[in-house]
Amino acid sequence: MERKKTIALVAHDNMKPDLVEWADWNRELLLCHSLVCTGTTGRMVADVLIGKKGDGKCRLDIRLLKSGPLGGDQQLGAMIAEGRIDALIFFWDPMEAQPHDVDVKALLRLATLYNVPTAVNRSTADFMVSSPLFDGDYEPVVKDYRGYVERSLGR
Ligand SMILES: O=C(CO)COP(=O)(O)O
Repeated sequence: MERKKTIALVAHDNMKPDLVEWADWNRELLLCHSLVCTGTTGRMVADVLIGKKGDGKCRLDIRLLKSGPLGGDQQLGAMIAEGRIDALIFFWDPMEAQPHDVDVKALLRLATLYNVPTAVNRSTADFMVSSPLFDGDYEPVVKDYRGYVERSLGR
């Protein structure tokens, strides 16, 4: 493994069992990176990763943000805008509207805008962490938005 990455893990309530199972399955890998999670997801992920012994090479490094509906998605979005997130694994619920749908949309929008590798279900999460690019020094290219920032507003 090259650089330690910062991986964001988030799941809506109906998807939390999936994410927790996935995290447990990938525990050795996750333990060797920094994790950032929305509050409730993070508590569940921490429980499962602490609960069993790893191979002892790495220790759990996890940061819990606020719960998603209480601002956690927005905190994560801000971290993405600041270039502090290397990958986002977000098992969002396709079957249930969320009270904070606008925050969910904003988070996914920023992840797309900043070209952050994003997995939205177990298969893409599996593809992401098993990709040879995941272990390398891959740096996603972020579009040059200078044209937008410096646009003329007729003043
Ligand atoms: O709501 C979420 C993502 O939109 C997740 O928040 P929690 O992990 O706090 O449940």
